[in-house]
Amino acid sequence: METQATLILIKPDGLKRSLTGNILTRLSETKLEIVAAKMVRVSRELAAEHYRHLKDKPFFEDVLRYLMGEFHDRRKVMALIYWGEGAITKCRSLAGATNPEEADSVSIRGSYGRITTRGVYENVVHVSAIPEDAEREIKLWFEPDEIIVDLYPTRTVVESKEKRAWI
Ligand SMILES: Nc1ncnc2c1ncn2[C@@H]1O[C@H](COP(=O)(O)OP(=O)(O)OP(=O)(O)O)[C@@H](O)[C@H]1O
Repeated sequence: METQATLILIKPDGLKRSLTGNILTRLSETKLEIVAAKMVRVSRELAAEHYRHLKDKPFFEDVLRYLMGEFHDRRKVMALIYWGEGAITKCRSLAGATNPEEADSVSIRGSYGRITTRGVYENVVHVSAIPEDAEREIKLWFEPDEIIVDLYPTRTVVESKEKRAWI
C-alpha cells in the first residue's frame, strides 16, 4: 500500500461534545503516525477555501458556519495529519460515510454524527478523500515547519513580518 498523508479535522461538534479522546482512540487503531496537530480558529476565508468544491450547493453557507463553530459556540477545530500506508483509506473507513445516517453504525460518524433540523450533516470529523485533496488541504491548514516530516517539496522564503514572541 502507498504511503499517504491525510488531513483530519475534529469539527466543532466533536470538540463541544468532548469526543476528541474517543476519536483519537478510534484513529489509533490504524497504527498510523500523527505528524502534525494543532488547534485552529477557523475564519470564513479558511472555511470557504476548504469547502470551495461545495460553493454552488444550497447548504454551502451552513457548512461554512458549521466549520467556523457558529452552531457550537466555539470557533475552533483540531487539525491533525495522519501519515503512513494507506492513510486515506484507513481513516475514511473508520470515519464512515458523509451522511451520518448512512454511515456504518460502528464508524465515527455513525456513532456520533447527526443531521440537524437545518439539514446540515454534523459528522464530527473531516478526512481527506484522495491524495490530491489531502495535499491541497494540508497546505491550506499547515505550514511546512509545523509538520515533522517532509511531505511535499518546499522553498525558502525570507519574510519580515511582525509576529508575537514570548516575553
Ligand atoms: N447533502 C448534504 N446536506 C447537508 N450537509 C452536507 C451534505 N453533503 C455534505 N454536507 C456537509 O458538507 C461537508 C463536506 O461535504 P463533502 O461532500 O466534501 O463530504 P466529505 O468529504 O465526506 O466530508 P468532509 O469534507 O467533511 O470530510 C460534509 O462533511 C457535511 O458536513
